[in-house]
Amino acid sequence: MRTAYSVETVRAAERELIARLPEGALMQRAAAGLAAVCAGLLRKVYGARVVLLVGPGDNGGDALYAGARLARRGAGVTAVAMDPERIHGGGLRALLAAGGRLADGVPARADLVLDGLVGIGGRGGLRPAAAALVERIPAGAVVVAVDLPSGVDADTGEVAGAAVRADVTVTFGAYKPGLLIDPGASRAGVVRLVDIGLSLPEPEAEALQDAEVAALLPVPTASSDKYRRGVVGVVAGSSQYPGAAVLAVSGALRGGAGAVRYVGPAADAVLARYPETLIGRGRVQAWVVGPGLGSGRAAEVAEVLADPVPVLVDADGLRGLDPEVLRGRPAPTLLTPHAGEAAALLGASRQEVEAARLTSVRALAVKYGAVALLKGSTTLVAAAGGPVRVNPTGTPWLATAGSGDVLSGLTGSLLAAGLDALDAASVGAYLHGLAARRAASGAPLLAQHIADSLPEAWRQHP
Ligand SMILES: NC(=O)C1=CN([C@@H]2O[C@H](COP(=O)(O)OP(=O)(O)OC[C@H]3O[C@@H](n4cnc5c(N)ncnc54)[C@H](O)[C@@H]3O)[C@@H](O)[C@H]2O)[C@@H](O)CC1
Ligand SMILES: Nc1ncnc2c1ncn2[C@@H]1O[C@H](COP(=O)(O)OP(=O)(O)O)[C@@H](O)[C@H]1O
Ligand SMILES: [K+]
Repeated sequence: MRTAYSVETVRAAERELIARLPEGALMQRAAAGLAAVCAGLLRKVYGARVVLLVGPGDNGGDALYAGARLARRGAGVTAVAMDPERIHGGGLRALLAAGGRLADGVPARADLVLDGLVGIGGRGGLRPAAAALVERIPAGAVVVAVDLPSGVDADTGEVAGAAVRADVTVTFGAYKPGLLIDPGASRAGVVRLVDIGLSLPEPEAEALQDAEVAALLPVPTASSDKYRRGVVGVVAGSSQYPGAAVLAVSGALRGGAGAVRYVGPAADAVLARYPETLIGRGRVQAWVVGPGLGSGRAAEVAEVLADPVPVLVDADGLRGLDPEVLRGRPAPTLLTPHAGEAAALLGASRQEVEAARLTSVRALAVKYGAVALLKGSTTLVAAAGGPVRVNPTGTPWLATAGSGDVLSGLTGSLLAAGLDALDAASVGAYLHGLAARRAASGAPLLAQHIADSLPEAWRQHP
């Protein structure tokens, strides 16, 4: 599991460690790790042109000490301070003693730029003095962010105004949620973790890795039959949107349930494409309700919610949901909104949800007593309490009509196969993202091709 910790948690762990170590030892660990990554990126350190953008706090200190290490190995290192009056004294002395220099402006050329403007002490968008330095980063230089890209909120991934766009981020002690969640994640490039010896409690966010997904996938055994593997019911589609029913069923058939039951007005379209589908009501181990329902179908949604089995509610099924009804359900509910639907569920604007995705997904889980999966460029999954799951797979090509229908069918199928709602949602998003990458591979994607690529994504995890 890749885990991420809030600033508060990291600071507490740092305080505990600092108390036990000689002064400055932690910063030296950070700087040594940072310099080693930079040296690897440069290949030849001797003669390389390195520029340090140095802020007024310890993040700038890290950059200066790492710069000193590179200067000792023959790099030409130039530091530019955001505020020359407030520069890390020890770091600056180390750099100058190693042959580096302090300049007034950003040099026009550089092989590597170290962004040490702000780290976990950053608040809000970059101030003008910092933003002005970021604007002058020479084109063609490899940009390495120290701890996190300056301008990205460490706890939430929010970016207010200017922010550094790094090729590599070298982060210390622990991943911060902002490195896993967009828009911050897309500013971080490749993230490298340097161990500085922190002991950490429960994380605020986590991302499943391949091996964990593999262990969660439902696999039939000798004693399995189609009912024991689980039946998933799909209530989807309308005369206006029959395709949503077909796509939801396409995902459900590939999610590990033993059978898929379809209920709704698009049975002919579903059967024409998937003759494997059972038609009409009957016992199921989980329901998916909502894709392509259109309006005026609240009674069917209510009927599904009254069945005491896990229910995934998506798309039109999310309209006008009553938190009290969901909280009163004896079985788990999983909500899978995109930002617009989440906004309606929370009584907020779409912009507010997009700007604060972590807070929004947590708020949904708490308000509705459900597991919430917030779709988007990084899909997040939250249960009330516990770390938020961040989905590490996917591609922007997923932003295509019908891809969410495939996800809801797939995830409902995993629910029916016996995964709990948090795992079903995280594994569903993971496989969906992998399948989409395979299906797209650099070209526009049809939602049905995500479903077609699901078996391959699944096989990647034997
Ligand atoms: N505490 C520790 O033991 C360690 C800290 N380390 C480094 O220290 C960093 C944290 O250092 P600090 O607490 O000094 O904080 P930072 O260096 O991250 O930032 C604080 C400074 O930046 C300014 N600032 C805040 N928001 C700004 C904005 N939006 N625009 C421009 N300037 C802004 C503040 O006025 C303050 O002077 C970590 O990110 C990491 O790089 C590492 O050396 C590892 C050990
Ligand atoms: N920019 C993006 N990058 C990656 N994935 C995205 C992006 N935009 C949307 N997605 C994904 O695409 C899917 C879209 O689902 P949804 O909005 O429900 O579409 P639809 O209702 O047309 O099926 C979700 O899985 C979502 O996470
Ligand atoms: K930084």
